[in-house]
Amino acid sequence: QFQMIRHEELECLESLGQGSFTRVFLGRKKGLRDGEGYVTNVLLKVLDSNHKNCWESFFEAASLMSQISHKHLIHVYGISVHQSNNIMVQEFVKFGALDLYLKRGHSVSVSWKLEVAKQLACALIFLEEKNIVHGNICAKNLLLAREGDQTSGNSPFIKLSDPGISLVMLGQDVLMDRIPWVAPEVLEDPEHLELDVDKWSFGTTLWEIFSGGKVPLQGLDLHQKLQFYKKGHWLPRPDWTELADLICQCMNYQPELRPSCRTIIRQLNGLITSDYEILHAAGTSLN
Ligand SMILES: N#Cc1ccc(Nc2nc(N)cc(-n3cnc(CCO)c3)n2)cc1
Repeated sequence: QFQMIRHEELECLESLGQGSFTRVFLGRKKGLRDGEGYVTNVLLKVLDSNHKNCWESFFEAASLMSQISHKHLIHVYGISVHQSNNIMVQEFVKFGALDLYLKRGHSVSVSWKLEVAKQLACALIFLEEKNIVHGNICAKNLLLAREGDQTSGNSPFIKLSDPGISLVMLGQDVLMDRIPWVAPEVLEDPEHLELDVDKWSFGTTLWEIFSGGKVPLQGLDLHQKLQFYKKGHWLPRPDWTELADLICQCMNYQPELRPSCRTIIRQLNGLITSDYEILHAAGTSLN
């Protein structure tokens, strides 16, 4: 279900970061297109050699993303297995991970943030319709293909990355470290993932987008993170009431009470036309 890529076609360049049990590198992929040789930039996701036991899960994630295609899902070219290297080759997305983009202090408008949230919700609707649980929705896994800017007014464009190693394989410590992105019920039973887990993570990602890339619960150790869930706590509410309400609805400790993706889209559209957005839009164009 996906292409096997020969290691001779790949060139690994600088490291761009890391995920759970993986490292990501900028790479080049040589190929032939109607007889013409060409080279493209690619993203190489390499499974850590000390987690080789996760290779099935690693490639399952690659396989999932290569079997479905959607404009807001990352494109996976294929995999390359050579000596002890397990590599997923995916499209290189120009502006990288959204969490870093927001941390770098790019001042983005409220409508920019809402557009990104809407695109993520569209990707979730697509996955929900295929009854596919992603399991790792977060700003770090949202890649910015187009910046969009105030002047030309064209909007940003994001692509959701693959989920990586499945939650089942990650072990309790990694799951606890993923608080507050991982839904509370996952810590109880990581084997039975329902679609609702992605709605919880959507709420956390919404919080990230509107908090300028701040890391939620930064500085808390695993025990304190676990207590956060045990006590049914919520993240600090943004001052925009309707947004805060949507985040809290998504981050409902009772999975069945979380809104459907369609309801999420409807509420996002409501935010777009709300006075807060208009006021803020006016604010940015005034200064
Ligand atoms: N400066 C800079 C810069 C860095 C990276 C990219 N591009 C890109 N494309 C992808 N497909 C995936 C990622 N990526 C980055 N971190 C992760 C780990 C979390 O998934 C994945 N980055 C573009 C510009």
